Amino acid sequence: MRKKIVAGNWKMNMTFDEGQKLTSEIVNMYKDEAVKDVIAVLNPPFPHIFPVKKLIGATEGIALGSQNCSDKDAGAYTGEVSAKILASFGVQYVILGHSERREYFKENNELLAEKVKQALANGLTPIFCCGESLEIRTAGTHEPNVKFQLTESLFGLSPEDFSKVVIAYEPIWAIGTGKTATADQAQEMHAALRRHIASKYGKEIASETSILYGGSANPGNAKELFSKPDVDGGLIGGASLKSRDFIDIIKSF
Ligand SMILES: O=C[C@H](O)COP(=O)(O)O
Repeated sequence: MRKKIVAGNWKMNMTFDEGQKLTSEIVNMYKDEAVKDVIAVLNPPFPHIFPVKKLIGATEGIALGSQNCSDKDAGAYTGEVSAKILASFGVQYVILGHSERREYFKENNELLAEKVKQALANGLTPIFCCGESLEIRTAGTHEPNVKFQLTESLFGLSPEDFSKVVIAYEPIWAIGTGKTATADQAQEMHAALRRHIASKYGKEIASETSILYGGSANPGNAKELFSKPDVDGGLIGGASLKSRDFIDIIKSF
């Protein structure tokens, strides 16, 4: 049975106090409201990693993630943070290939393949993002476009390594725009990605791969999105900054 995951991507938001308050509220609600069978992953900016980890403590079902890691192992790379350092602070997941990293920081499929390798070599679970622009969606070439991102960055992995990766499908036109993909559009792409994974790694690994949806997901649309057979959770931006909304999304399963 593949895992259900709802990951909150705080992006470049939250001061220290705000992050502490948000985390405490999420941890308390998750426990008090007896959330079960859905892993919540908090992905704060780097300085929050250690204090957020302390607040999560040993809470079963809540994990810590980061929003990026270096493609390098260690050394003189000013400003970079390696997967090894993150793992040593208790980080379990890392978001890689987010469209904002691809667009603003010029991360390409080749670089992302290296980051994925670093994450896996250090025991982190990559949440590998893929998704098409509005232009590509309008041209109708979204399916081959998104499959290509997986092929280029992930299909060099051994079956054993690939089976540790989580995929997040995030149509760029739906991120932060309030314009969610319909549940049917999400299902169509998730099913296509699962078939693509099966063509490389076989049906068993494909059926065990968690594929999350991201892009203006909120408590009002999560239930319909999560009701689709190939949607295994969400990568949540804006709505993950409000504890009530984030927990309500988790409880939409
Ligand atoms: O990583 C999260 C996605 O970019 C979605 O962001 P959003 O929920 O604010 O649209």
